[in-house]
Amino acid sequence: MIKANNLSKVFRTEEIETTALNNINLHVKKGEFLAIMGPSGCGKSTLLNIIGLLDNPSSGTYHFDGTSVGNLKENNRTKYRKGNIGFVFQSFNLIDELNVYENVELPLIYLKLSAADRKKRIHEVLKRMEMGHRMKHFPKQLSGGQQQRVAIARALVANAKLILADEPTGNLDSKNGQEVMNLLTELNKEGTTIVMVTHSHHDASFAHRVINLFDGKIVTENQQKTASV
Ligand SMILES: Nc1ncnc2c1ncn2[C@@H]1O[C@H](COP(=O)(O)OP(=O)(O)OP(=O)(O)O)[C@@H](O)[C@H]1O
Repeated sequence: MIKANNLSKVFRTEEIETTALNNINLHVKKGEFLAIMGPSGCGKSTLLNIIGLLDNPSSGTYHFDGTSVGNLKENNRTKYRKGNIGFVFQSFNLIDELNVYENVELPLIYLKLSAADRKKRIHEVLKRMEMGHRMKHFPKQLSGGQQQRVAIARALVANAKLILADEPTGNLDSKNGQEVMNLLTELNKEGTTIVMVTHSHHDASFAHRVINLFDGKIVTENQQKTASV
């Protein structure tokens, strides 16, 4: 599903040049659950942003499902991203002014689905996330674990093939963190490919494979389990 070859990213400001990624080669199979680890500043978020089509690499190639997507202009990146990739962030990133239903509805509005289709999908996914009874609540009225379940619902509602999770349990206590990891594992077993950045060895233990970045390079790679799909 993901084929990135010789991927580099250099950030240039007037005074300094930072090589955030240095010749990364990364292939992720459909159905795989990959964890990315490494110290602060090693390039994890930069890599996730490129995989998630939020940014382009400075050099190298990136193919998503066989399509070359490493050099797309921003509007085409957005278009490609919306139907394929869902994001889950440490800080949930829900919109405070919108209720649960409306937050989950956003990707579907972008995809121009009819109101009836949107309603059906939103009800299904919120029920699945055990948040069906909280549709009218606003994010601030929910616990952290509930907010993350809504964020996962929003990532899933447009039938994303790939979920990118950036420290998904970073703001949760261990019980809610465990629930989120169980949920991601279940979704992965059902076929969703997952790439997760984490500092937690416990969270990484749920993945099939762990790569460690250091100074923009992949330094170690451990296969832990075999992907079931
Ligand atoms: N927009 C930017 N402009 C300039 N430098 C940047 C930019 N984004 C990231 N960097 C630099 O690139 C390097 C990698 O950053 P990145 O955010 O990918 O690290 P990270 O591994 O995700 O760190 P953390 O675990 O602290 O979130 C860092 O040295 C950072 O300062």
